Amino acid sequence: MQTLSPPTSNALNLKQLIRPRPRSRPRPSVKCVYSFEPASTRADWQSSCAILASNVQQNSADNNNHNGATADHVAAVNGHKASVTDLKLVPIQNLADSNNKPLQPKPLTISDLSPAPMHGSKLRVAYQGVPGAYSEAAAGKAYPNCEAIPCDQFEVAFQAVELWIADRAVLPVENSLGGSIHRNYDLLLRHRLHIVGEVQLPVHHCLLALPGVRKEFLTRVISHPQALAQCEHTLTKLGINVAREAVDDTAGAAELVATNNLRDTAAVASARAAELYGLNVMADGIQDDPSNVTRFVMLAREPIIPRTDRPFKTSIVFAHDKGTSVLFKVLSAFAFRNISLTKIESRPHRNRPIRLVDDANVGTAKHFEYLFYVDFDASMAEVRAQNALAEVQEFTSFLRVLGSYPMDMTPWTPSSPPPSH
Ligand SMILES: O=C(O)C(=O)C[C@]1(C(=O)O)C=C[C@@H](O)C=C1
Repeated sequence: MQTLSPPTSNALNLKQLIRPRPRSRPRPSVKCVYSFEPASTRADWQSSCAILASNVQQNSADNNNHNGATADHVAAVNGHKASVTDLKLVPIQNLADSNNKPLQPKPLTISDLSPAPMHGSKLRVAYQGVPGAYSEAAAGKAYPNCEAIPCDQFEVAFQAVELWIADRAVLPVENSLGGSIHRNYDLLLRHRLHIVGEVQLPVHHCLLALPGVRKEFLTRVISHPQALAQCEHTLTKLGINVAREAVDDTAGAAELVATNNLRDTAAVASARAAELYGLNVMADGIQDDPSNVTRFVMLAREPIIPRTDRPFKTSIVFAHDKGTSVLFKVLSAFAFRNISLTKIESRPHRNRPIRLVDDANVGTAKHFEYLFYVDFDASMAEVRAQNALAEVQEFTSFLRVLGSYPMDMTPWTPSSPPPSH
């Protein structure tokens, strides 16, 4: 059995985030940060965005004051059941200058509200994987000319944004063949980032191996589990009935084959990965469907202000004490307003996974509890969407808006025609 040496990747990992790398430019300091205390039960998401933006106190001019406080410590109001008038601003950290004299918050300037990065000209975008991964291409599609920052796990990409190491993260949530990337649904809830956009990337897989390697030499194919799932039938049709092994990302698989000089292993990855790691393309377009697409979400520390002048999508997550029994009622809030749902996903409710219902005569029913993630085809700037959410709130014990953002309306590329039915 051959021992594989890990690829010499520069991807960010969790250890580095605990003690972040030295930064080329210091992060902006914050004079005073606030948390929101929701007091009522009526949500007003749109106004909350405005309040959230207007309370981000940051002073990029004073870079000498490094006490670790940053504007993203402002608690995200999105998801709390609160109206703007009921929000109490509570100073959670009053900072002092070197003589211990309290510093007053500075008034907001227009640059505080600008989406431009604070540290240089390029937006820094975290993605999971190594160069050549589809996620890197998605980051480039979402933010052309960005500096893409490789991270070794999805969790690290979330934290890179939260810790201001990156400005945005671009992460996959679903693929047209492989389905949902559940880990990212769970992380969306655990973290406080906002969805500010989406990109749909056509995914065109290749079978890569070292130059000179033939099909008959192969004893295994390695890749990201989603990529292996997307090529399963084609690999079998090509007569490649060898072991499949999952690794962290497609380009990482290509790097592994190259670094370890593996002549018995092929990787499923992009043509760009073949170029980057010096591999040969043994087969091209091996995804089981030519229109294979992965949908990625763009994540930021602050939400964007929703608009109505172009197609918007809104993503929410909710739960109910009575579980699935109210699902129909919740969804009817959208149906009655002619709002189409574009996606629904359920995940285990990790805080309360089981609900017991005792029946003295027959025993105890053990119901699994779920969180429901729903994407719908409307902007939170639309009254019908606000009314729908107000109604959803009546039926749910927990509701959070993950983001209201422009839909990816990129024209379909002729190289990958839509499937004909
Ligand atoms: O491994 C990569 O290249 C990725 O970007 C990850 C990923 C995924 O997580 O689904 C992204 C797109 C493809 O669907 C296959 C893999």
